[in-house]
Parts: sequence; structure tokens; C-alpha cells
Amino acid sequence: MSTKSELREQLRALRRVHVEAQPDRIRALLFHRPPATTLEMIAEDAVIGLYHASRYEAPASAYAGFFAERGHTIALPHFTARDASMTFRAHSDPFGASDLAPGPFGLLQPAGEPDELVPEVLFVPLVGFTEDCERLGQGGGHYDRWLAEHPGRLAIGLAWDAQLIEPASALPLEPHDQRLAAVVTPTRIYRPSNE
Ligand SMILES: Nc1nc2c(c(=O)[nH]1)N(C=O)[C@@H](CNc1ccc(C(=O)N[C@@H](CCC(=O)O)C(=O)O)cc1)CN2
Ligand SMILES: Nc1ncnc2c1ncn2[C@@H]1O[C@H](COP(=O)(O)OP(=O)(O)OP(=O)(O)O)[C@@H](O)[C@H]1O
Repeated sequence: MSTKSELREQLRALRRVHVEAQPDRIRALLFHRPPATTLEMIAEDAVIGLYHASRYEAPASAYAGFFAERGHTIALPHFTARDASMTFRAHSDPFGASDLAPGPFGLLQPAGEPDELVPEVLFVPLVGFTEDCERLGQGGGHYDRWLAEHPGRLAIGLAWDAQLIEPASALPLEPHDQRLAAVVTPTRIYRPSNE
């Protein structure tokens, strides 16, 4: 069995090829709005945690506009320092990105230190996932720790189909790993089998 870091390397390479093979105009149509089955899981007044996708991650920016138009408050991950824990802060320009600036990891995040928010629902980026909604992230443990400290929150993964780990047993699980409530890809919605 590969270690988590070997799997990350393989999956990042697969994801890059998968994304680069898509024409831009097709990619722009994907992740356009959340599927109805995920919307049914979300309360009308829920604060929604999203992320600012890097080049090969499933894009989440159309969801920011979609939820903002429905009246939801949008929050993004924020770090005050590399060794600080991840918090969520208000994304005040969900139709653009004029409120974002690079954080300590070089990722764009809400500039300054706007209000901290605790989202009820998180859409999360990932490097790999299994059909049972187990998640392999970037290796920082940021989402696992945040979810452990905020039990009862709904975490839904966004992924390209090429990020599916098969068989599921190829992903070594650790006790701290938090399973997702669903994973949305351009072709499928995965839900954990025992729910
Ligand atoms: N777009 C996006 N935003 C996100 C995440 C993400 O996966 N994607 N995160 C998800 O948690 C959080 C940030 N997590 C991070 C995890 C790792 C590293 C990082 O510097 N990784 C190093 C190597 C890590 C290692 O040694 O394994 C690197 O990539 O070079 C940075 C941020 C919050 N925001
Ligand atoms: N609840 C927790 N409490 C303390 N440490 C944790 C917790 N969850 C994860 N960690 C630590 O974080 C590190 C990375 O975990 P893991 O490889 O599962 O990250 P990941 O889910 O891939 O990353 P990310 O969520 O940042 O994308 C591990 O060393 C792990 O011990």
C-alpha cells in the first residue's frame, strides 16, 4: 500500500493531466452550482465555508456567487501565521475576489483580519477521495483539526472524477481523518454507505 504522501503525488499528477485535457469552455460549465441533493442538506441561513481553488483543484468560485445570491454569508479559510490554526473569515466580495490577499502559505485569503465566522456547511478541497467519502487532503491536517473542534458541521468535498481512489482500501486511514458527508464531481455525487 502507498503512503499518504506517495498517493498525494500520484493523484496530483493525475489531476493535472485530467484538468489540462479539458477545454476551458467546458471547464467553465462545471461546478457552476451545487447539485439539488446537496442544497437539500443546507439550511437557508447557513454560513457557507468555501475555498479559493488553486489551478488544478475543483473551482468553488461559482458556488460563492450562487450562495451569496441566495442570501448566505460566505467564509473562506484564513491563517494569521503558518503555524496558526485555520479559521474562517468573511468573504465580502463573493462575486469577485477584490477582498483577498495572499496569506502565509501564499494562498489567497480574506485580507486583514475580518470577522471570524464558524460555517455550518463547508465545501472542502481535496487531493483524493474514496467512494465512501474518505478524504485525502494536502497533508496539513487543517480541515481534520477544524472539523474535530467543530463537531456536527457538514463537510462536502468538491473533486474532479480523476481524484477517486480505487480501490478505497488503497487510502490508509488514520483515526483523526474526518469522513465527508458527500463528494460532488462533475459526473457523480458520492455519499457514505452507512448513512
Ligand atoms: N485552495 C485551497 N485552500 C485551502 C486548502 C486547500 O487544500 N486548498 N487547505 C487545506 O487544508 C487549507 C490550507 N492548507 C494547506 C496545506 C498545506 C500547505 C503546504 O504548504 N503544503 C506544502 C507541503 C506540505 C507537506 O509537507 O506535505 C506544499 O504544498 O508544498 C499549505 C496549506 C486551507 N485553504
Ligand atoms: N484532530 C486532530 N488533532 C491533532 N492533530 C491532527 C488532527 N487531525 C489531523 N492532525 C494532524 O495533521 C497532520 C496531517 O493530517 P492528514 O495527513 O490527515 O492531513 P490532510 O487531511 O491530508 O490535510 P488538509 O486537511 O490540510 O488538506 C497529521 O500529522 C495529523 O496528526
